[in-house]
Amino acid sequence: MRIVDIREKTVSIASPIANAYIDFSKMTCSVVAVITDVIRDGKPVIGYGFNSNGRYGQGALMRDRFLARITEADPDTLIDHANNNLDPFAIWKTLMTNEKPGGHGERSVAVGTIDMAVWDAVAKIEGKPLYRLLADRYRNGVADDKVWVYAAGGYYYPGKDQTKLKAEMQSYLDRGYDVVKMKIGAVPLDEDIRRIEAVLEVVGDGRRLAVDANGRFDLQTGIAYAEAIKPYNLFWYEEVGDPLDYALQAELANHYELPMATGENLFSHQDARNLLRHGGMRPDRDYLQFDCALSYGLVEYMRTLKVMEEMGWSSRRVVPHGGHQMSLNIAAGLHLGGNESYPDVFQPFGGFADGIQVENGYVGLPDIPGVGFEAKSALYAVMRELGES
Ligand SMILES: O=C([O-])CC(=O)C(=O)O
Ligand SMILES: [Mg+2]
Repeated sequence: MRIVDIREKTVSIASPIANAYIDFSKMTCSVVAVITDVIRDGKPVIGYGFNSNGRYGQGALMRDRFLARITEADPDTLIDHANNNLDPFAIWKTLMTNEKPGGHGERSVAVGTIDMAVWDAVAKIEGKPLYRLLADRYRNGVADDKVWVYAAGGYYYPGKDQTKLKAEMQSYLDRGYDVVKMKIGAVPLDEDIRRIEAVLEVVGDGRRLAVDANGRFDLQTGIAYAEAIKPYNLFWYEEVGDPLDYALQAELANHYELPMATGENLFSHQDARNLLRHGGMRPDRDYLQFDCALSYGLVEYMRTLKVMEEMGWSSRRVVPHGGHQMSLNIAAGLHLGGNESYPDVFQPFGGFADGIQVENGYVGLPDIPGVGFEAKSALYAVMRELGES
């Protein structure tokens, strides 16, 4: 059993939307295909992966160094002999050969994307949905059969007024979501408050609305927003300041008792540990949003979950960023608290399997081997073009 080829391509996920920090007018995403010599249903098993939105495609790093480390390795060193499968941990170690610690940059995105494809292949070789494989191997066979998801959107874009914002949020409720998220921080506070109040007219209760500042605020602005939104009792107040400014995050906790969320831009278990050590995050109410596809993949995610456990955090406090099926599998298989969902943006990468409806804020997973990409036809079309050409 061996990996015979790894392919990557960069695809555009450009759109006119913007958050408080970036617009997505030039956003790209890497797609990876790990082609094996294992035959299932008469065809070679191919694992697929892609990187989460917000970081650009990582083809250059993959081509320059990561892919060759796998294709040039002795195939036997990449095998999990006990399970007669590929070994994602050995593959990860090989990918990270001659990489210094720290300064994670965006190599974590390149590795996370390849790692997703490896796990997809592993689950396909084992003939199980990935969440089932994860539960069987790491959670005594107990998987969640549905995952809580919230609808992320509420972006800024040209010509978007409150009527359109409200219609967008109403459409998420109509599609079965219970909690929605909107962007803040790209316009003055009073204007954001009017936007928030408009959305509250649709969702009814602040507990059904999360807001995301995308790391835009300094401490003073973060506190000003905290004071202003407190009366609405929102679901969470996300990524207020710079993702690596743990002191800012810790100080905010002195001004805002309600739930906060952060972590989507922390790309390693060491960075996650620093947040938990120094960021004043509260395990009884706050949320962590680490995204495996940006942060060295599931092999590293397991280390992050271990750090959390050691520091007194339940895995249920993690609701990953990214709205992709990989995190949905991790959520169901490793008992996270839920997952983000992008019902409309970042297509075809956002959203889950075709034909599986969100009901009362929960979504099920398709019962097919792997991550489930084959059950999302628009996404699978992009992947197939790479893997089967
Ligand atoms: O707008 C983005 O970069 C995405 C984001 O923060 C989120 O989904 O929480
Ligand atoms: Mg965010």
